[in-house]
This record gives sequence, structure tokens and C-alpha cells, in this order.
Amino acid sequence: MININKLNSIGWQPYFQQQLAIDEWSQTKPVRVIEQHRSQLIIDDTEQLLTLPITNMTSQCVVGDWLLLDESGQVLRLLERKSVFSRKSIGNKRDKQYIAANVDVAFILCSLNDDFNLNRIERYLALVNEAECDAVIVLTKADLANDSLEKQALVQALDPLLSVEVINCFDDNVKTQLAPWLKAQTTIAVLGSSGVGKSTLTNTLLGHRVQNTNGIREQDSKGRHTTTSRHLLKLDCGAVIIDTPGMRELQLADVSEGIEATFQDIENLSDSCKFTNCTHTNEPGCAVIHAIEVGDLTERRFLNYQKLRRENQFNTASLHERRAHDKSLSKYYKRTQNQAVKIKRMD
Ligand SMILES: Nc1nc2c(ncn2[C@@H]2O[C@H](COP(=O)(O)OP(=O)(O)OP(=O)(O)O)[C@@H](O)[C@H]2O)c(=O)[nH]1
Ligand SMILES: [Zn+2]
Repeated sequence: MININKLNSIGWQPYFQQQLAIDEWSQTKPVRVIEQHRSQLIIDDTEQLLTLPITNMTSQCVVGDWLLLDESGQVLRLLERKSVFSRKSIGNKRDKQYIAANVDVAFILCSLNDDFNLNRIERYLALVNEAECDAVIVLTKADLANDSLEKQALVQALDPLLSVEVINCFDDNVKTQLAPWLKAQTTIAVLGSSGVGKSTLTNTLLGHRVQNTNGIREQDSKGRHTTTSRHLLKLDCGAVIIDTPGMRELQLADVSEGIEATFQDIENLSDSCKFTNCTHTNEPGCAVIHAIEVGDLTERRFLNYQKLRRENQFNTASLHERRAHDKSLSKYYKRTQNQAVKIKRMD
């Protein structure tokens, strides 16, 4: 029988529970993917951590996913996701790469030193808004900066409703500061470029406990973690946290709604332009150009909006092209297979 309290401790929610039929409640076991490696998944069944080989059924799984297992431990299905983060695969691959699933709150980390970058924050926001998760901008390394408040104000100016926190990742006070989001059954993802303090923050939230993945490391065939792994860790407050590895490159794809939500101010201004197809370059009566001229909108934000839109359009088109190509290829295979069967029958 499923122990609901134990399931809750790894982020179970009514959204997943309602996907189970009554008899499944007694005959199956929901498990959560807590790490992914090249050939296997590490899952938490609330009692212990287990490994599952990656098969066709689980090839699209990502950390945070819920799987339903039968009594013999076979995968029955992947439960419908509440949210998922994905990006375009690195390099020339026309593919989507999942980052994490079933996230409720995303901490978007950006450091207050030389790496401070509003464009990058907007890029991450597009991803998080597309998944319809709550976003918290967490500005790290406050102890190394003497202009934290100015930078916090710059981020807040992106959106007056945005939550923006300034922290030192080593400081124990972060637990109190971030407490409003660290609720039981909540899954938090920690996102941000390499070196911004994701692991340091995670460790502070964990209370400097050694991350409880050592047992698994020994089972890893190479005896070490691959850099592609992502971890899901339980906090004392009942929230679970996903520490993603630093992303050198976050190419957006399939996030048009996320971009619209992130740049709602520009979208609204566009509605007031004199021409409905205004390109906001030199048209008379352009509300966007006017807003930049009077200082209501920064040119930086407008240029980044255009850049992210172009990038998203390009990558989304190439994903669709690939999907269409795969579809027509599979149709071709099916057709030739059917013909082969027919020819066989005629023999
Ligand atoms: N002074 C100071 N140093 C910090 C803070 N947060 C992180 N660091 C340091 O910054 C470096 C990078 O921190 P990590 O926590 O490893 O960064 P990360 O985001 O996990 O990096 P990746 O694992 O590459 O994705 C380490 O040397 C940390 O000690 C902070 O708030 N203040
Ligand atoms: Zn315009």
C-alpha cells in the first residue's frame, strides 16, 4: 500500500494522485526520478534509491519525473508532467533537451559580481514562464559586491511583480530569506550559469549535510558522476530541490508564450503602435520607440526581446522541420514495410 506521507516527502501532489485509477492505488508504486545518467535513471521509491536502465519507455525521462511501476518493478507509464523545462540541444543537433520536470518554483541565480547580466536573467525567465512555474531571481555573492541594492533595483525594474532576493550563498540566513518558497511538497529548481553558486546554495539549504548520493556513486559503472546528472534532494522543511549543472549555453526553443509573458510590457506597448504590423524600427506612431525615447523602456531590454524572439523562432522552426522529417520517414518505413508484407503474401 502506498504511504502518502512518504510520497509527500519527495514532492507528491494531488495533481499526480488524480492520474491514478483506484485499483492502481493498491497495485502500483509511484517513484520519482532523482538523477539521470547516460544509461540509467536513479529513482526514489520513498524507501530506497534504485536504478532503472534507460529503455524506450524511459528515454524521455528527466529528473523530477514521476513513473508508475507495477508490483514487479516494471515501468507502467510516465505520469503527466505538471511542468517541464527544456532547451535546444547544444551544438547543431535539432533536438530538445529536457532539464527538469514537475518544478513548482525556479530559483534563477545570477551573481552580483562581474557575471551580473540582465539579458541572461530575461533568457531564464522566458524558460521558466513558458513552464508556468513561479520564478524567484536570486542575486548571489552579495558579500563580494558593493552595489547590491542598485543591481537589485535594475532587476526589479524588469517587472514590479518579480520576486528578487539578494543573498550570500554561505549565509545560514538564506533559509529564512527563501522560506516563503520552501514549502512542503514543493519542488524547487536551482538554475543559473556555471559558478553562480547553485551547489553552494543547495548545500546551505541542506544544512551542509553531505549530499546523500554517495551510495549511488559507488554503483555508477565509472565510479563517478557524469556531468549531465541532476540531483533531487530532500530539505528538512519538506521541499525538494533540483540542483542543475551550470549551463554554458541556454538556447531557447518552443518558448513563444514564455517570451510573451517575460516581455508583457513590450507586448502591451506593441498593441498601441499606429500600425498593427509595426516593426518598431522607424514607423511613425510607434509606441515602443516612444517608450524608449522617454525612458520608459530601455533599449537593452527591447533589443534582447527581439534577439530572444528571433532565436526562438529559428530554433522552433528547425525542431518542427525535424519532427516533420521524422514523421515522413516513419511513414515511408511503414509504407515499405506494408508493401513488403503484401509482396510476401503474394509469394
Ligand atoms: N563569496 C561568495 N562566494 C560564493 C557564493 N556563492 C558561491 N560562491 C563561490 O563561487 C564558486 C562557485 O560556486 P558553486 O556553488 O560551485 O557554483 P555552481 O553554480 O554550482 O557552479 P556549477 O557547478 O559549475 O554549475 C565557489 O568557489 C563558491 O565558493 C557567495 O554567495 N559568496
Ligand atoms: Zn511599433
